[in-house]
Amino acid sequence: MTNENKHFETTVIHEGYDSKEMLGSLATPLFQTSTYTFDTAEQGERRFAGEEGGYVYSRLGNPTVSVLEERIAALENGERGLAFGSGMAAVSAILIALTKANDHVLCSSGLYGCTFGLLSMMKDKYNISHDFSEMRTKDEIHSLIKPETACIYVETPINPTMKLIDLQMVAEVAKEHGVPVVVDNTFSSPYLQRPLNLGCDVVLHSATKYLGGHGDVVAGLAVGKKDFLDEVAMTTQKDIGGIMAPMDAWLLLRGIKTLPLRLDRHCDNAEKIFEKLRSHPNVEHIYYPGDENNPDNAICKKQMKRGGGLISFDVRGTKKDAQQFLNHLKFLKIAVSLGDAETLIQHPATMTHSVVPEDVRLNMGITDQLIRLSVGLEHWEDVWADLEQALNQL
Ligand code: MET
Repeated sequence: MTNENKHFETTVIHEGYDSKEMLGSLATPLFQTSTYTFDTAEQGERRFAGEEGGYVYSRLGNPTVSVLEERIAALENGERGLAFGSGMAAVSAILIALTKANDHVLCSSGLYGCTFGLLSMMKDKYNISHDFSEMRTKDEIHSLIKPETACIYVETPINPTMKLIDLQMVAEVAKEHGVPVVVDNTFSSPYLQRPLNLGCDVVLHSATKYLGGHGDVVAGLAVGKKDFLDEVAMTTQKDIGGIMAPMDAWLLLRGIKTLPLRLDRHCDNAEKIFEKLRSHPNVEHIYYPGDENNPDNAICKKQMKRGGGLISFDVRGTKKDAQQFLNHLKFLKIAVSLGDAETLIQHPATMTHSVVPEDVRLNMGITDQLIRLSVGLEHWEDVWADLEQALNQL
C-alpha cells in the first residue's frame, strides 16, 4: 500500500504492510531470525553481489524492520527510512557518513548530552570541529558556515531548553552553500513537525520516545533521500552494525499506531500543566514552545502543529532545591527518557546533560535548577497535584 492521499492517522496504521502477503496476519509478523537460507550456492553469491533482491542476514535487513522503515519514511514524507539500535546509533551513523577528518559541523545552540559527547569525540579523534549557533538570522548562519562545513545539525525543540530553530530559514541558507541539514525530531515526532517538508535533508529520531511511547524499547530511526540512506545502509550501518532488533521494530510498529492519539493527549495535558506551573511562586522561569509569551512561539506556530508534551522550568533556589523538589514527588517518576505514558521528570544538569562541561552547559541555558518534565497520559489534575505539593515544600 502506498501513502498517496492517505491521512497521517491512516498511515501510522497501514503504511508498508499488506496482510494479504502474510497469510492474512493482521499484525505485522515478527521475523525473529538472524539469517536467511539460500536455495543454492549461486543464489547466495547473487544476493551478496547485490544482483538479486532478498534477505541475507538480519544485520543487512529484516522484513519486520523493513515495514517500520517504510512506515517512518511515509510519516516523515521522506524517500527512505533506516532503523538503528538506539537514537545515538542513528545520530552517529549519520554524522560519520556525512563527515571526514578536519570537517566542521554547525550545531544548534544546545544538543542532547550524548550527541555533544559524540561531537567532542569526533573532534578529539578526527579533528572534526563544531560550533554552536542560535540560528536567529540568515546572516548569522551564513557567517558561521565554513568551506569545510559538512552539515548543519539541529535539535528543535532543543533538549532540554526547549528553544526553537526556524527550520525553513536554516534550510534556505544551507542550500545556498550546498550543506545538508540534519534534524533531530525526537521531541516533536512527525505528528507535530516534519522537517523534510521544510527543506531539511535528514531527520533523526530516538524512537525510544514518542514513537515507541510505552517505555519498553530503545531504538533509533533516520529518514531522508533514498540514495543517501542506501549508502548509509550499505556502509556505515552495515559495518558499524548498530541495527534495530526485529522485536523492537515490532513493538515500535505497535506503538506508532496510536501516535496521533497519544500526542494530542500529551499536548492537552502539557498545556494545562504549563498554565499551572507558570503561576507557581517557586517556578522562576518556564520554557514551553506553546507559551504565547515566549519569543519562539512564532516559530512554533509556523512549523509545529502544537507545542508538544515537554516543559522545562527553573525552580527557585539551588541545585539542592531542584533535587529536593524531585525527591518530594509522590507518584511521578524520576527518570530520563520522555514521551511515555508515564510522566517522567529529570534534572538535566546531573542526568541527561551531565557529560557537558559546566561552562558549555550554562551557555546552553541548562542551569543547576532546571527541571525537564515529560508530561504523560495520566489525568492532568493528578499530575499537577503531585507537582504542586512538591513545589510547595520548597
Ligand atoms: C542516557 S540519558 C538520556 C536519554 C534521552 N536521550 C533523554 O534525553 O532523556
